[in-house]
Amino acid sequence: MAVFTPVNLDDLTDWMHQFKLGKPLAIKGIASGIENSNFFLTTETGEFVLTIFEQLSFAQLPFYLHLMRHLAERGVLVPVPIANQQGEIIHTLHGKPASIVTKLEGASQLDPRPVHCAAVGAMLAKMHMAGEDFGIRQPNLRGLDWWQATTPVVLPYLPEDQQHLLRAEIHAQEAFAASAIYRQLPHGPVHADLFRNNVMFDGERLTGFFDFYFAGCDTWIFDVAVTVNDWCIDLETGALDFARARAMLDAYHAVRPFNEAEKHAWKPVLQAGALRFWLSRLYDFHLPREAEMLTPHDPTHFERILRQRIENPVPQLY
Ligand SMILES: Nc1ncnc2c1ncn2[C@@H]1O[C@H](COP(=O)(O)OP(=O)(O)O)[C@@H](O)[C@H]1O
Ligand SMILES: N[C@@H](CCOP(=O)(O)O)C(=O)O
Repeated sequence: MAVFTPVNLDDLTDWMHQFKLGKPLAIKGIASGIENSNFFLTTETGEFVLTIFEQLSFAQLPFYLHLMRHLAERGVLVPVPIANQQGEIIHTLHGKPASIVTKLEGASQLDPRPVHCAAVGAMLAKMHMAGEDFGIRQPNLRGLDWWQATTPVVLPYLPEDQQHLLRAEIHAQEAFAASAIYRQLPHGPVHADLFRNNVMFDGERLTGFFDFYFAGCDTWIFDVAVTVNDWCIDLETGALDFARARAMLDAYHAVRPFNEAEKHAWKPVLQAGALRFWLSRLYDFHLPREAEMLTPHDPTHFERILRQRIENPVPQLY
């Protein structure tokens, strides 16, 4: 259960007048979110998702919501934020920031085959290119600075072998971030959390990417690595599934060819993608937020992935 701020139809009767969506007919809380209060909203004109932001402030939201609108206008399949009659897409409900976006059809594909990975790879490349001229800049707030700040916080909770792995990987990533190769990596807005549960499919047809609230500006190849590390692995061991990875990478490359620097950077970036989620899961596991309602994700999953990426060959980018 993850509706922190309840909303019912009575709350919406007057509030919905600011939109041209017709009368609200039904509202139903969505149980699976962990950050926000989400609802499926049916109106006279269609189906939407209403979100009340529990963590993000009014000041932080323009990057995410305007990015979604920018991408949608360029044909990337993402939820479209609905503007009110004043043209605003960030609203206020129960004193908190809120949005209404279009509802994507379908469901998450939690057991993907190469055909699904190819669809995700092609749409991801399209998204990166479409984001190039987006005007708002915000760094990836879960990037190197955050890893450096978080490492000393979690280290005291870890046994020695994990401490050693974490220290070594942070040093490797600091050196990589200072390298000439790193400076040649194309960058721009990235999703940064494009896991299986953040993409909708209707059968084999991808219907959209959603949950942009970890988005920020980073290297595009980092986004590819985060995505491969979730979609193209054996979930038990963390080992890469080369058939799925090949399908995703080839489809991406067909839309936006990888450059030479990205080909050289691929292995350390896959490690970076694993480190980022190992660290956030360690943090949530050992320092859970007050009133956290859900069981934290298992950090050892990303420790396994990180060890796998360090120790084993990775598929070439082309
Ligand atoms: N635009 C959308 N279209 C369809 N379903 C959505 C949409 N946005 C969210 N959902 C549903 O709501 C659930 C929770 O959304 P999510 O953005 O992951 O929440 P949180 O950020 O709180 O983790 C998703 O798993 C999905 O089922
Ligand atoms: N994908 C991250 C956690 C972020 O959760 P989300 O449901 O908002 O995508 C992880 O698996 O650690």
